[in-house]
Amino acid sequence: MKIIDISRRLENGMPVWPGDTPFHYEVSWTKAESGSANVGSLSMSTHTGTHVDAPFHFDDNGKRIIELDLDLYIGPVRVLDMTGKEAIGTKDLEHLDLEGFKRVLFRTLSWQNSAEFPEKIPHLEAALGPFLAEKGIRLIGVDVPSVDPIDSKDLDAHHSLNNNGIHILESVQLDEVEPGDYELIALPLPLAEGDGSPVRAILRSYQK
Ligand SMILES: N[C@@H](CC(=O)c1ccccc1NC=O)C(=O)O
Ligand SMILES: [Zn+2]
Ligand SMILES: [Zn+2]
Repeated sequence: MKIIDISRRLENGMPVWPGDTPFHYEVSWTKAESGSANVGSLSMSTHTGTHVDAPFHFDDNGKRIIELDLDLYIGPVRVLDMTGKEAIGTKDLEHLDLEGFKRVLFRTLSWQNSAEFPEKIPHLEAALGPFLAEKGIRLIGVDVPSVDPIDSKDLDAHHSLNNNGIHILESVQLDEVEPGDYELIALPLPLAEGDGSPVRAILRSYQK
């Protein structure tokens, strides 16, 4: 089976959410110093690169990363073409067949320059929460840093999805991915208190 890596590369200098902690990796204890091994250390926001949100990100009483059901982050996924849209709403989905799928990824291809943080992104309309839940969807993924507009403070789409039992995967990289059906694997780290977690997200294709 073919593996497509849909994770964004984590490296120093990479773009992060405006005002958020920069990504930093360094060898903090060199082989020369320790006498045996290079040992690195890492500092980053939990929302940098390809990551999942825990409900605690936008709800003080919401679940933490460790409490998320791993089952949702592994399994069949349908990648949907959403190119050219400023916002994604029920009108963009009502003609689509999602039968049998618990997971969907929206491929907007709107984040063109991955060296810079996007100023404007297509967002999800809050009506998608109940609509997608009705169709049996439990996980949605987007190829942009948020399901809400960058300048949103009320995070309507995050709340609507969460209130309808739908989990959120953000900043996947879908440039090389054809719309269609795959197996998704995107497991969060076992962060006991996390509000979000980086993931290594891959698609496995059923075709050769
Ligand atoms: N919703 C975005 C992140 C987000 O909202 C955010 C990330 C870092 C610092 C501030 C943020 N929101 C501020 O209004 C996300 O889930 O990744
Ligand atoms: Zn996030
Ligand atoms: Zn989010």
